[in-house]
Amino acid sequence: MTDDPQSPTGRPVPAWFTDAKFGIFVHWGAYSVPAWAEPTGELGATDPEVWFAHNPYAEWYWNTSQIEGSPAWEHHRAVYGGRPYDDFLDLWRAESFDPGDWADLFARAGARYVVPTTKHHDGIALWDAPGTGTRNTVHRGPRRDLVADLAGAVRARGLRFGVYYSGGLDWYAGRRAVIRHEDRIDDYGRPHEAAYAAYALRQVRDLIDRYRPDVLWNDIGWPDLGMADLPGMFAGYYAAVPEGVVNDRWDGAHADYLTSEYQANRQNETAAAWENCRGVGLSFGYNRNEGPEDLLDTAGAVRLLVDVVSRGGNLLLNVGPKADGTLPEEQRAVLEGIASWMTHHAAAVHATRPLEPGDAVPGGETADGEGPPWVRWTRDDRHAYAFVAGAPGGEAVLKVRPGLLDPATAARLDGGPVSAAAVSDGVRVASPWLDAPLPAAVRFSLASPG
Ligand SMILES: C[C@@H]1N[C@H](CNC(=O)CCc2c[nH]c3ccccc23)[C@@H](O)[C@H](O)[C@@H]1O
Repeated sequence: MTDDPQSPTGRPVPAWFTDAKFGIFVHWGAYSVPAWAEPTGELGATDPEVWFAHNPYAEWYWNTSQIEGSPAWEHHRAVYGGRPYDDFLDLWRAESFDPGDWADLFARAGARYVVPTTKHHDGIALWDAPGTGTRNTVHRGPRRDLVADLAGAVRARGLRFGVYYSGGLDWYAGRRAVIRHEDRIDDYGRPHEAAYAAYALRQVRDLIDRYRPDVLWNDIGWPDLGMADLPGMFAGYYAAVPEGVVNDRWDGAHADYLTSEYQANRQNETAAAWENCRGVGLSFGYNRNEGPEDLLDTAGAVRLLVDVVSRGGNLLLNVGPKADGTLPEEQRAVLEGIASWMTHHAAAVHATRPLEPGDAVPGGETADGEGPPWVRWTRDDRHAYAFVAGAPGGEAVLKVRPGLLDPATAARLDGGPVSAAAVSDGVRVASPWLDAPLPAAVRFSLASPG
């Protein structure tokens, strides 16, 4: 483990990951039955004092519904009579789950990897996990190995498959501690006992042995008494999955790449390899209370993806399936919108890299078309791609370093007309496609490829 934030471990990150640019996160669990939270706001932009009692993360239902007086606590009493949370495991049928349909959509949307929850904070496993007895989806509820089903469908379409595991929090195997804001002093009631550390290690090793996940996406750190196990566990992982990648939420033990979440930990977005994760809405688990105002629309999701990629990161965009296994229509529509956009723009996204500092100037936000056009850049060995949105009248002057672009090769816009002319501080581009909220990519040839 080096202390270089640019390359946290010195191990070169496998090219498949940095070329992938776009992955799909899937938070699906017993919490998808109530599917109830208050859409209060984004992590990192919401008052932490109210976060836990008004948690917008629907996958936190067990915790939020036990905070006396919280709206979730009222809801759980009013609608479910305060019944035990584990009843939701038996109510979770997944009767319409069609992993091939999900994988088709994810592939069309241009995602290159898929990471489903295998055990979230509620401790319920989506496979026949060791130590869980019947508290898993093989023995109860769906009565399926959901991890295997999704892994098979995703890999059949050439996408990589990773696993999310909540190593640091387990409200069942751990201390069953309800977390309130004031509990942050007590490390949020995280379990650190040796028995839990052994339990978690056994489960992650089982995930590696059974599914050879391409990504090990741990969350909330790792139990103190289990930290000594990690170097051996990672060595075993890389031996089993030579191109595997490990995220950074192991309490500093190891990281192939760094992560941010909504607006939280964005300082990590300067690393050589990094990934921003968020939901289509304000929650990872499906939240029936979210309205259109809480969700990214297609243009917002595409601008987020392009902005992240232009800065050298990956976007891990989450969908929260309903308990029956269908994807919420409003979330499906965003992925379908991205899929349609990708038919013209995949080459400007996948396997690209940022321009060198000083090569071009990104443009500001233009949510309503005011101010400068929204501009982001990517490049590959031979081309530079300028993504433009909200350019008034479809015209924009793109500020680029003189000599960067080959003036002899015409600019190109996949699927539409574009004109480009050199001007004193860059290049002026014009196309009817450039004034839309959805970015369009203008392709230029580089004067010096490579
Ligand atoms: C993907 C989501 N992760 C949540 C936990 N989130 C965090 O701990 C955010 C803090 C964070 C962001 N980047 C990091 C890098 C290293 C350590 C912590 C963080 C979960 O609580 C939530 O339910 C969902 O699974």
